[in-house]
Amino acid sequence: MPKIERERLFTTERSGGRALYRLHAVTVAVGICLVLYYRATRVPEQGRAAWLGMLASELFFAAYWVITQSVRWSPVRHRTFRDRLAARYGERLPCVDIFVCTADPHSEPPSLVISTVLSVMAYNYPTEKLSVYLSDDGGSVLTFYALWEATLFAKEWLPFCKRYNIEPRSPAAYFSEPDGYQDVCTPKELSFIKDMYEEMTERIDTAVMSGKIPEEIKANHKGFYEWNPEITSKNHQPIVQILLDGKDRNTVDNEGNMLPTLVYMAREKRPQHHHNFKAGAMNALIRVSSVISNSPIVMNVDCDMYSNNSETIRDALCFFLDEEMGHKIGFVQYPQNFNNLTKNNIYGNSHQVTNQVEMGGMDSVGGPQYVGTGCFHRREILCGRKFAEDYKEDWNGGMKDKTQESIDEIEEKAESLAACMFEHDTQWGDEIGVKYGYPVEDIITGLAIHCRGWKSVHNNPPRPAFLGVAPTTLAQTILQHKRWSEGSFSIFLSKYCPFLFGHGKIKLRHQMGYSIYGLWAPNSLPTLHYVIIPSLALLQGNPLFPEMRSPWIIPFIYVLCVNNMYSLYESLSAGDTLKGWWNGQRMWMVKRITSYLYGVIDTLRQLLGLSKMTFAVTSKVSDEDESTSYEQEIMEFGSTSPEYVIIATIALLNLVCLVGGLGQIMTSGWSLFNVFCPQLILCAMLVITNAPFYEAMFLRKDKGRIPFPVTLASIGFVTLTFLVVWYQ
Ligand SMILES: O=c1ccn([C@@H]2O[C@H](COP(=O)(O)OP(=O)(O)O[C@H]3O[C@H](CO)[C@@H](O)[C@H](O)[C@H]3O)[C@@H](O)[C@H]2O)c(=O)[nH]1
Ligand SMILES: [Mn+2]
Repeated sequence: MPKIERERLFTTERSGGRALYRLHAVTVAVGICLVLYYRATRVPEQGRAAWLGMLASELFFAAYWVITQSVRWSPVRHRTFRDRLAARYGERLPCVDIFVCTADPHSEPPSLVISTVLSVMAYNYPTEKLSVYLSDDGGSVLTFYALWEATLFAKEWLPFCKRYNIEPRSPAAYFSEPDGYQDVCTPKELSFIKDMYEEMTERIDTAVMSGKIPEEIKANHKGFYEWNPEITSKNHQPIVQILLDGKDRNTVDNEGNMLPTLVYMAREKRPQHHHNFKAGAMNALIRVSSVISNSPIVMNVDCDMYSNNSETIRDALCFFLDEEMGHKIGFVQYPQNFNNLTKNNIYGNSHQVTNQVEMGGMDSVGGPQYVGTGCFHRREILCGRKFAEDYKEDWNGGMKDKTQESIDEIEEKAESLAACMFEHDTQWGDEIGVKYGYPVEDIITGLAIHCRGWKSVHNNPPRPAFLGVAPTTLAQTILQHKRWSEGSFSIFLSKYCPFLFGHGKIKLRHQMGYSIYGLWAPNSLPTLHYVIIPSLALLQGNPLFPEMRSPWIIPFIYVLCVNNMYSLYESLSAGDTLKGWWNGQRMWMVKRITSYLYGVIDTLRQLLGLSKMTFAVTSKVSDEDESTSYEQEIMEFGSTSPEYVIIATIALLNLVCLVGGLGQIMTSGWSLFNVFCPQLILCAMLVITNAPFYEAMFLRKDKGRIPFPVTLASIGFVTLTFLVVWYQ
């Protein structure tokens, strides 16, 4: 056997710095035990309830801390060898289907969507093996029109990308790079392609703005006639249009090279049928693609997540085609990276620690979660297949073994698979496909795959494989985390709870890893206790911590300091800035007292049958004022939402308690200082963290300040709280 056959297509390395980490973890664990021991044995007569609340909160934090350590013990990272893949397989590679999901032409502009579509069409991969599907849950002719425009532009764009080997291959991203792209070709060529792109975008944006497609354009494609004036996004027939047919020899670009298959799909929507949001779209895509290309590998991205590296398919195949481990791997997940982050990460959306530490850690205990985008699956596992040691994938399956049906016949068949009634009385959404019933369809689907015996891989190459749009306002961030925390918590409370469902099927540490997200939401209650009660108790003269001179204060301070120092170290080594870490800590608190609180409330309401599951799509556009303050890293409020009232009330409460507490101590001397110092420190830390909120309430004059009614409401709530506390 030649040597090359024995070489692995990827390697797995343990991340460094383990000894330091383990030392820190063991000492913090001892510290936590001492803290809990102190709390449990010193319950006072006066202020018993507050003390017991502290005990309960600290117990929760301690348990949650243990859970978060499950993935930190031994994270791994991978390296792939695309040269070995090329040497071994050449172009004899499997067919790949790519799914792009969009839901609403107004929060997800069609010009952005097609840039993502173009970027994945332009992968460095044999085009006859590539099929791209766009699912449009908005059922909008505007999106269809944009995709039709993209087919024309692709005929110039794809050869341009390949001739000059450019990156990234999303035209929107490429032309917005500040520099670097000017030199790749002659200025004439560049201005030709750039103008063509800009004109196309302008036509699309104009159409979106007016909501209409010019009549003369409609004559160009039969697909436009699917839309009539009665059609709405919530009520329409299934639409499948094969815009580029990879099996047709005439589907070529302007240089005569084959183009990939490109399909538009809007599954049927009827008001009386529940459509199950993105999970429903994914399942329709799985079925529709099965009659068109049926590739053994399926990759899916959200419409804002363009491909940032044209080698990613080959990169992912290094895992699936590896002789030693490949047959165990069900999916390969790339991290969610974003191209619109600001330097200091004002809304804490960089996710670098999650990507590098937590996902890498999940990888070492059985595999990362499926996070809904940037993920390559075997088609078979999405369709419910269990892992078996002797399972052999048919890598030659797909495209070419389809019969010679006409396009119309195929489209008709595909449409019947995208009809509302199709899933009736079937296992779709349960045993087959992406699971229904939870706003984080991705997490639960991935968990089920792991429980069927498959492993997954987290691949985080130095050049990000995908880049998406992170929320650029506080409101959007809070909304996104509400959906995530609620979704994960409702899974935790369901029969899919990782500890029950995963019992005996996946490792305990893997179950714990899943629970990091499942327990996000309940974190809100102890956090609320911790940010309110000690401060109020300070004002009331009710001590909740050991005195400064007591040796028992040492474990409290140790746990606080070392935990924060380690979190800072993690954040900095993942590439965040110091200020970015600090902003992240603030957002962590804000999310806990708003998003996660709402997550708990909504999950409970659903359990009691009082409300239904929703999926609020995050907007990928922001108005000019919002963009400016985002770039300047100024927090944007602007609207009078109840979340802001919570934030403002807690901020104000802490400020008053700090001032009042300091006043009392100064008037009654140092003995009090000794007793209340820990509470003063806690309260002062909260006030420092909340600084931008005071500014937004009292100092700022711009549109993004906290609106006066919110400030007024928070003053009202704080006054009320003090009255209650006083007259108790
Ligand atoms: O009814 C729907 C609702 C949403 N989407 C699509 O789902 C994707 C994700 O929606 P978005 O509003 O961007 O949510 P995010 O919070 O950014 O999404 C993250 O979290 C989701 C689960 O909550 C996962 O599905 C996503 O892949 C993951 O990126 C977008 O492409 C939407 O077009 C649909 O296709 N149909
Ligand atoms: Mn998104």
